[in-house]
Amino acid sequence: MAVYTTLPPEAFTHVAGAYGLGTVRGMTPIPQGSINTNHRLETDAGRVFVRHTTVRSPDDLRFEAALLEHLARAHFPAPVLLVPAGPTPFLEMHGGRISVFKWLPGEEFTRAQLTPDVLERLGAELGKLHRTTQSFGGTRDNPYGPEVVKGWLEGLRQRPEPELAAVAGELEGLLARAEAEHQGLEPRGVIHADLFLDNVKWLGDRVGAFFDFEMACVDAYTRDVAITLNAWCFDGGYQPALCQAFLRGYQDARPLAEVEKAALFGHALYGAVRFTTSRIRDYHLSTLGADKLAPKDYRTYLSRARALGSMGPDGLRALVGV
Ligand SMILES: Nc1ncnc2c1ncn2[C@@H]1O[C@H](COP(=O)(O)OP(=O)(O)OP(=O)(O)O)[C@@H](O)[C@H]1O
Ligand SMILES: N[C@@H](CCO)C(=O)O
Repeated sequence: MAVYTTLPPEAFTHVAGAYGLGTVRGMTPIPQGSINTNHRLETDAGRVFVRHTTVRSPDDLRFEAALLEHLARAHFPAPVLLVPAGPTPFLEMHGGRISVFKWLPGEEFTRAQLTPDVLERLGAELGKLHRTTQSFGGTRDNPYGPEVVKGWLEGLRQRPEPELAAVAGELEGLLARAEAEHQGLEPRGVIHADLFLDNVKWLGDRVGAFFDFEMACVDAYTRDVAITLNAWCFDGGYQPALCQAFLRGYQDARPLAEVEKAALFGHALYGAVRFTTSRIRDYHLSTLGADKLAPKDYRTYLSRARALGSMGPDGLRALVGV
């Protein structure tokens, strides 16, 4: 969520105290995001990002904290998690858990700013992330794997709105097709799993940081490649120059094995179905106003799923040049 939980001013004073940030000088709710309640906090010690989650468990947050520490040690550009006094890297508060991050400098790109050069840099950084986390020992199953998405779709098929029930039926068919494309043993490791335009800060034309690692988990690397390809390289249709630049950059850092190239289609189709479905649940069916949630349209993701369904595995490989 964006602003799901109303936190009183005292909550922020308490957070500032627990993290040694001094006096709170200002607080602004952030309507972007779909899962958590996010705020920007101005303090004596500077600006920080405060996330309140009712969704993530203590184990999830410990995994995220250990991963961010590993990335920091490896000098991979990612958020710096601040740690409060006490035994946990978060605070239990207001029916959920608070995490505090240093404010990240930089800008998020809009779709109009995307060029092959940008995509090549993004791909190279994602390949670097996958290489960097090979030496990370933490583990977490994908919280939004195909079984979970199937459950969501079963629920949506029961909805009273005929349009949603029909879309759910169509997505169930596409998800089954994605699963039938399973290629056997693929290299696995820690993936970001949600690398959209609003989860990367840029400093000029360089990646400043990947952030929002709360969906990071252990899964096939190609799943991350496919999710990122879907997010960045589709604008009314898949853009061949962007797709090819992204794969070129990725493979400069981490070449794909043949089994991964063959698996790309199944992961891309799964990813398109997964995000169409979560957008219906988190945005389309949300009752929050625009001041509390910046909605994202599920239809743009349905278009990706349909485009993939039409082009098939060979079509995708030809399009992205692998
Ligand atoms: N450390 C940070 N510094 C500066 N801005 C941040 C930071 N973390 C997040 N943001 C800003 O807050 C927005 C929402 O954050 P985030 O993406 O983590 O939310 P979320 O609720 O996890 O949602 P989603 O998973 O849907 O992206 C981001 O798009 C970004 O603009
Ligand atoms: N990045 C997701 C939201 C968080 O899962 C989307 O754009 O639909």
